[in-house]
Amino acid sequence: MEKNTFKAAAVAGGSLEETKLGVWRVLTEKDDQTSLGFAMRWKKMAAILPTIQKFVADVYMLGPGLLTLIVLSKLWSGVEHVLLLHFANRVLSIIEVSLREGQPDTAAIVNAVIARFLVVAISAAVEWWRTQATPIMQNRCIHHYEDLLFSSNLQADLPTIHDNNADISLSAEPIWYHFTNILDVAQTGIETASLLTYIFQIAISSRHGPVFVLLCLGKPFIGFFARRSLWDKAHVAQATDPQYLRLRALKELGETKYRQDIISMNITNYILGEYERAREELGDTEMGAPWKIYENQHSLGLTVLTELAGDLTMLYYAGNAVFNPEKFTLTSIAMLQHSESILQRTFSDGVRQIGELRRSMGFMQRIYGVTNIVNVIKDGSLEYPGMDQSQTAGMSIDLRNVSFSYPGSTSNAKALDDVSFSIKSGQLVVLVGANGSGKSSLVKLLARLYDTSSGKVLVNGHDIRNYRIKDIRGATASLTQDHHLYPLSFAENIGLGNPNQSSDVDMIVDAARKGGANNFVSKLKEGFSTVLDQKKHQYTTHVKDLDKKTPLSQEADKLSKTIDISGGEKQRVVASRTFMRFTSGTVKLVIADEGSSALDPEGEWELFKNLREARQGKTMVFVTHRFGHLTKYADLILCMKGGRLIESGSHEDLMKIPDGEYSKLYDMQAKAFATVD
Ligand SMILES: Nc1ncnc2c1ncn2[C@@H]1O[C@H](COP(=O)(O)OP(=O)(O)OP(=O)(O)O)[C@@H](O)[C@H]1O
Repeated sequence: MEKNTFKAAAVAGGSLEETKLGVWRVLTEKDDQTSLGFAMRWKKMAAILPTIQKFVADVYMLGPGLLTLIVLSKLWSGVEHVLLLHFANRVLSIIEVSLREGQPDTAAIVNAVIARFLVVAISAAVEWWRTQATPIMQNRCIHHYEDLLFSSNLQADLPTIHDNNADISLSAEPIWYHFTNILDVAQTGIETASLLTYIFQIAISSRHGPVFVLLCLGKPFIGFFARRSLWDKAHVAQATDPQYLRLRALKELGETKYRQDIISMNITNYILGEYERAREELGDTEMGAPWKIYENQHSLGLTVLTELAGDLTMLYYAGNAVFNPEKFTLTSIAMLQHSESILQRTFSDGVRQIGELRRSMGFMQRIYGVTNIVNVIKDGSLEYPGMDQSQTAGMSIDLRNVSFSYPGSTSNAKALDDVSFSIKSGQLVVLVGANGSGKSSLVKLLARLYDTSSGKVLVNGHDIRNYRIKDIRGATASLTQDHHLYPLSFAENIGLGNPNQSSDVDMIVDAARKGGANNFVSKLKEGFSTVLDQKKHQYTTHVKDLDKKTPLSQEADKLSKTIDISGGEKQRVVASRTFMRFTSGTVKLVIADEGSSALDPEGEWELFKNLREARQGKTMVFVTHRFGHLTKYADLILCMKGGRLIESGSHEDLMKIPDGEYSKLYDMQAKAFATVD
């Protein structure tokens, strides 16, 4: 049980406060600006009013008529309760008087009942209109913000995406919920004000005065101050309980991707045993959401006090019944009680909604923050290739004292350390070196996926940062093991190498032939039109209960089939995309970074041959560990170690260096094929 207790302790030099909530460790700032009392909260809320205004204006533009309807319906809901109460009050009062005097005022009763029916009918109609308008507005709203986020996301460069604060993966799905929070707060505000006015008016007219109104507010007020919400503070929650983490990790081993390992290593019983042990160790430690655990931690005394406060008015009625019985009519008691319970509920709703409103405001700020995101990599203005450079078919590259560390890297070592070399236009360069020596980092700088930390990359004599990014990207074709297949058809997967010709079937088939994908793709039932990864858009219900042979279960069976292709086949499609890219006519630099690592020897040989044939003066940079059959074509070999360029030259030059790194790597590969005596 000890693990469940709430403990606050100072950490990080006393500026942070750590709280243990079940399996969670929650960190908050000690003098958290976000939780500094009312004044500060309202000040903060006021500061983001312009964002709310913009948000409301943007949503309004998506459907002025529909939104007006929704807002009016909310306003109506704000006064609906008071109108209903008022007419109910009138009906009851007339009935009471009639009963007392034995003379029913039929006309007055009918009028009051009709008026109340009218309000109920209008409310139902308003509600109906709102349920019709809301899904349309919700859809438009989600689409609008999804489109904005998608476009910002797609335009973000790698360093921006890796910046933890960039929030790039935000989803617009909850946007409508956050928008309606604003309307709900407005509705609840109007409702509370109108209810208070109404209660005040009945209380005064029945000679009870403001004391009664204050008693009505007792419970909501205590509830408001006793309320605990983790959302009121900026916080970081981390699951730190080792048994919980182990339980989650072991559970993850149940995923299909681990199945082959688990079967072949026969470790099912081990995992189950460990799982059980972790579960036992965890005992009753709470694993739910930290905010829920936090919320539930109110004291018994306060809970009882809040509930008792709800009964203060009952005391008032009882006291008056004894000492001032003439003060009440049955109708006034019924109405006061009814209005009071509605008021308490509305007030509690309002308190919860104000808490939610803060989250909603935060969400809006995040949405607009993402749409205003500024890329780390700045665009240049120089055209590439410029008028003076268009004659050269390949890109010339100079690296001058380039050092590079990945943004946010936790390593002390640089990925590249003071690297300088020159590549002439049209040269074929092979980049070699052990794992982690900096080869991939280097080619990423050539494609300007990142900027150097210091030093310069010159392209045709100019700093790469001065060129227009779209020109540099258009001039580069890269084939790396990091490239993926897209959840689109094979034709599009290849065609996107040159988006302008992405529907040219002949070009696509030719590129697939050169990349080595044509053979296996054309054997598929739907050939190049086969779409990858469609399974996630389908689902079945109750089909598993049916006999396996029914047409519906057979159809469902077909749905669950996915296109599974091998690692080598995937690389062939990615390579075909690169060949398609050549058809754009703008490519001047080809980068192949281990893009053939999964290919069979024949496939790799074919790929390199086809790439060399497609070269036509383009500069080519190959990164590979299996460089034996490439180095004889290389104009330049660059050998990296620990982020530094340690050797460069031709194969012959490098082989002559005594104890050289390149000759060592080369000999190791050669020896692997030598016959053992
Ligand atoms: N995205 C990244 N963020 C932080 N560090 C990275 C990142 N990618 C690579 N590194 C680090 O940069 C260094 C150089 O890595 P790089 O991928 O360039 O080596 P490599 O020579 O291509 O290795 P390999 O032969 O294994 O592909 C390594 O220490 C690596 O851990």
